[in-house]
Amino acid sequence: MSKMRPLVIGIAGGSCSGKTSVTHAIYDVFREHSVVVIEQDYYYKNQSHLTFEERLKTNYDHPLAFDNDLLLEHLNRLLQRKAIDKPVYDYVNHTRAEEVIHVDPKDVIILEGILVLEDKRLRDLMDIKLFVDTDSDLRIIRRIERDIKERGRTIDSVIDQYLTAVRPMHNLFIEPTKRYADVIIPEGGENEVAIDLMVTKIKTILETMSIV
Ligand SMILES: Nc1ncnc2c1ncn2[C@@H]1O[C@H](COP(=O)(O)OP(=O)(O)O)[C@@H](O)[C@H]1O
Ligand SMILES: O=c1ccn([C@@H]2O[C@H](COP(=O)(O)O)[C@@H](O)[C@H]2O)c(=O)[nH]1
Repeated sequence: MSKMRPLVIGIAGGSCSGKTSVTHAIYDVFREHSVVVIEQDYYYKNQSHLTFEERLKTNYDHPLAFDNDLLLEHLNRLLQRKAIDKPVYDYVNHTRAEEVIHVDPKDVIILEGILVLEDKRLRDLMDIKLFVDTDSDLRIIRRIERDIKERGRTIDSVIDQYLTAVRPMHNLFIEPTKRYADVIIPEGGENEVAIDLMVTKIKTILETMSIV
């Protein structure tokens, strides 16, 4: 492991745009070279003091839903080559899980999440900023499938949340952060050309850091 400052890559984009798919595609190439993924979702505020019904009223697409102070503290620790205990988020119960994941410092940090480009403090830590750009009709179709299969939701609750929070917050807070991106990746994980270009760029940076 190098003693240089780790490389920080931020990957933003709307819900179900393909952020996780792009993250995994990049992670798979660099896993041999020490890379860690930090999901902004895992830093949703702890809501264990609220009832389940109260948690359903939270706007999960607003910047204030996230504990970015803790996220920043953890990123700064990783940048100082110190380990962190990363929280885990339980989407079914809408709160932080009991367990944490111990994460050792790595040469490359990938930070992914809907609003990672919204907070200037996070942006300022990033060496490369990406925005995954996928049409909203595709994103809602993916979200309906995913939230019903994986997050214990009904079709009515997914549609209601989409119309009252996901869509308006996307337009207000997520879409405008596209302007901060160095690269906009259309269609996410299926965009092999964009991912190859990013991989080449990251390799070049790591070479200059004498990591690969
Ligand atoms: N190009 C694609 N075509 C079809 N389904 C996709 C595609 N990319 C992602 N998905 C699906 O959409 C859902 C969200 O993708 P994901 O990469 O997790 O997006 P995000 O992290 O932005 O929410 C997942 O169920 C994934 O399998
Ligand atoms: O308790 C929760 C926490 C989050 N959400 C929704 O998750 C998405 C962000 O995750 P993606 O993987 O980027 O889709 C966000 O739009 C929240 O609405 C939730 O429903 N419940």
